Amino acid sequence: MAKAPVRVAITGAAGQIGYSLLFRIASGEMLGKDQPVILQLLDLPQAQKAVKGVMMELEDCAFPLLAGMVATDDPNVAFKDAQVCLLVGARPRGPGMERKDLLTENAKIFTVQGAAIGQYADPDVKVLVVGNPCNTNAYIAKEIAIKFGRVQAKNFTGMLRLDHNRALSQLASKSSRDVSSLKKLVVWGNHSPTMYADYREVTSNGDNVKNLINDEAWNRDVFLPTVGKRGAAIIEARGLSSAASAANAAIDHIRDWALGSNGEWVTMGIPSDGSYGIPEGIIYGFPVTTENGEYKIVQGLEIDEFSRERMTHTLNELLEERDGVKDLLG
Ligand SMILES: NC(=O)c1ccc[n+]([C@@H]2O[C@H](COP(=O)([O-])OP(=O)(O)OC[C@H]3O[C@@H](n4cnc5c(N)ncnc54)[C@H](O)[C@@H]3O)[C@@H](O)[C@H]2O)c1
Ligand SMILES: O=C(O)C[C@H](O)C(=O)O
Repeated sequence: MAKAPVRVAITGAAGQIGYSLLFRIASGEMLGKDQPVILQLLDLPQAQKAVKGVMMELEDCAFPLLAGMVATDDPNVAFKDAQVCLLVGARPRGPGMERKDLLTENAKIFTVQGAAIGQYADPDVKVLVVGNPCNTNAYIAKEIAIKFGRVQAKNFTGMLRLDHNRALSQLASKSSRDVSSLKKLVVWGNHSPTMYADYREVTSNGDNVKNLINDEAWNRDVFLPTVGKRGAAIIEARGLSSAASAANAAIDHIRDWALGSNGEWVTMGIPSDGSYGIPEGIIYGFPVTTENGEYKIVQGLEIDEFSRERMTHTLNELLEERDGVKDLLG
């Protein structure tokens, strides 16, 4: 018997990430090739015409799994009964800006959307925040949503998967190993240049990749800055922020969360439970494994002095961002 459709809400549906994301979701790349979906598309009133155009193109693909579409400028409609919410809609940064410079402008979006999710989404909803600064926006949405008592903090996540994928690619190239052979990467912390891409545990066909590369200066002076500043490098090259790779990471994140990571580690920005000394509630990149629609933090990793210093640096930035939005949280 055919599965019941899953309701997927996507904000910023008329934007550039939206345009890379929607067609892949409708083709089954996110929730499975046997899983019908209903797309609930939110964008601003002035973008509704463009959303309609995207919907026309979705229709023209005749996707067998596309069981319905809704376009709206009302978050309460967009998030109604949603089982997956991709919060993409927000202003992107331009050249010379840091992601946290967007906080004042974008934060309010996530108070409104957090309230709508808290009241109207499915109680088991999986929320991924992509709009920047995504960790703190996810924190805002979570804090507001849980006040309504229907959804839990664990339902809210931020996107570190693009950083994870970027780091994998850099490591594959440096070690001359296939990207698919690399296991056990972690990107700790904030989706910002302070993030700590940690490959101390990474293996490739049983070999430790850190030992294979054996170049601490490369780690510090090339790898970490390249991964941390990749978003800015793309803005510089394209004149626009990353879109297809961001959409790809969003699909990877939700697919693994919903369908399981088969024991592999993936990085998700999740509300801390206090693990590794990260204060509870902060949305922080952790290594997780996923099974049956739940994620679990990989425990017991050794944190050496260099790692602790990096993890604290990115945490401090998140604490500052949190302090900057406390007035919005009432
Ligand atoms: N976390 C990540 O790894 C990552 C990667 C790439 C981009 N981003 C972020 O994703 C966001 C979107 O990027 P983009 O390139 O698609 O931008 P874009 O400007 O092309 O599209 C944004 C869309 O959001 C809509 N929007 C704005 N406010 C909205 C609201 N309140 N409700 C619903 N829709 C709203 C706009 O009308 C527009 O259609 C940016 O904040 C960008 O920085 C994050
Ligand atoms: O860097 C940006 O502003 C966009 C995005 O967060 C990215 O990492 O590419």
